[in-house]
Amino acid sequence: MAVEPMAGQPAAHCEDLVKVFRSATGETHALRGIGLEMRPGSLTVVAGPSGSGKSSLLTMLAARDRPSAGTLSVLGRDVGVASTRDLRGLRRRRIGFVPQRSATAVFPHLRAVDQVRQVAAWRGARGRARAQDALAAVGLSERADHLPAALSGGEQQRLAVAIALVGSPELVVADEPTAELDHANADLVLAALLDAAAAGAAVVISSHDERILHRGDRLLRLRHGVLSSETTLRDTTAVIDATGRLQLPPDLLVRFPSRRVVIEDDGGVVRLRAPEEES
Ligand SMILES: Nc1ncnc2c1ncn2[C@@H]1O[C@H](COP(=O)(O)OP(=O)(O)OP(=O)(O)O)[C@@H](O)[C@H]1O
Repeated sequence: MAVEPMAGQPAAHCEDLVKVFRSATGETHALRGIGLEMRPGSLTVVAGPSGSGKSSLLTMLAARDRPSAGTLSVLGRDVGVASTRDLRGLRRRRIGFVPQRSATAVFPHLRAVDQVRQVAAWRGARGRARAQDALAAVGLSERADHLPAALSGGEQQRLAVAIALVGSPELVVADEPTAELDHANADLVLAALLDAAAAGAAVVISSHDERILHRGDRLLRLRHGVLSSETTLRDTTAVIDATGRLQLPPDLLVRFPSRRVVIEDDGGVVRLRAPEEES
């Protein structure tokens, strides 16, 4: 099911965003003035060295922490001033979040399928079939009836991704969601995140994985708490996953309303056209 974000509105937006952590030993300026927009229907990758502020930024974009200064708006709420209760409701129903320590996102006492179902219900999407689909998308069908303690670290990470994506939340924030995965499973998780973006969600992930950095719509690089570069990507490239599925950017996808494609191979250039178009 495609999500229906607020027309024309960014899912998240910040200006001069600052995060300062204070402790007995002093202050850490994790973010020093970030300005960006998260648009529905796109996947943004945030990269940067360890300690550059990726987790701090993603945690705030997921409305799980408040800015020290600057403005942050998430799904129409001003995160600096919104009530705790309001933000909790937003997080539960409209934001999918995979924390860096993904094991903390799973409920230890519920079988995989039951916890995906529970989160789906919070988002107004009921039914075992939907939970099974979410698990299948990350290759966990065979583990549906297991408790988290019986899952490997990588399987728990994929379960956390299934929980984040089920019920089509408008905003999906995933902090290094492929960190514990081999190439095949990382591709599966990335394909699921790209599918969510193609269905209309605003998706942001952080990654250190060179294979993943260039596979979103946009790559943001952080350095010492500031954005050091922003590269727009998928406007000229599309992604082919390990099974041969081609992921078109949303603006091209609309040109294939029947979701069927004629492939013309003239030996040099491969062309794709909708079957209803003249060759
Ligand atoms: N809760 C906290 N209390 C104090 N300092 C913190 C806290 N969280 C993060 N920091 C500090 O803020 C800075 C940015 O940390 P952050 O976790 O955002 O970086 P990161 O780019 O995600 O790093 P990594 O790639 O290692 O996960 C670091 O110097 C870190 O030590």
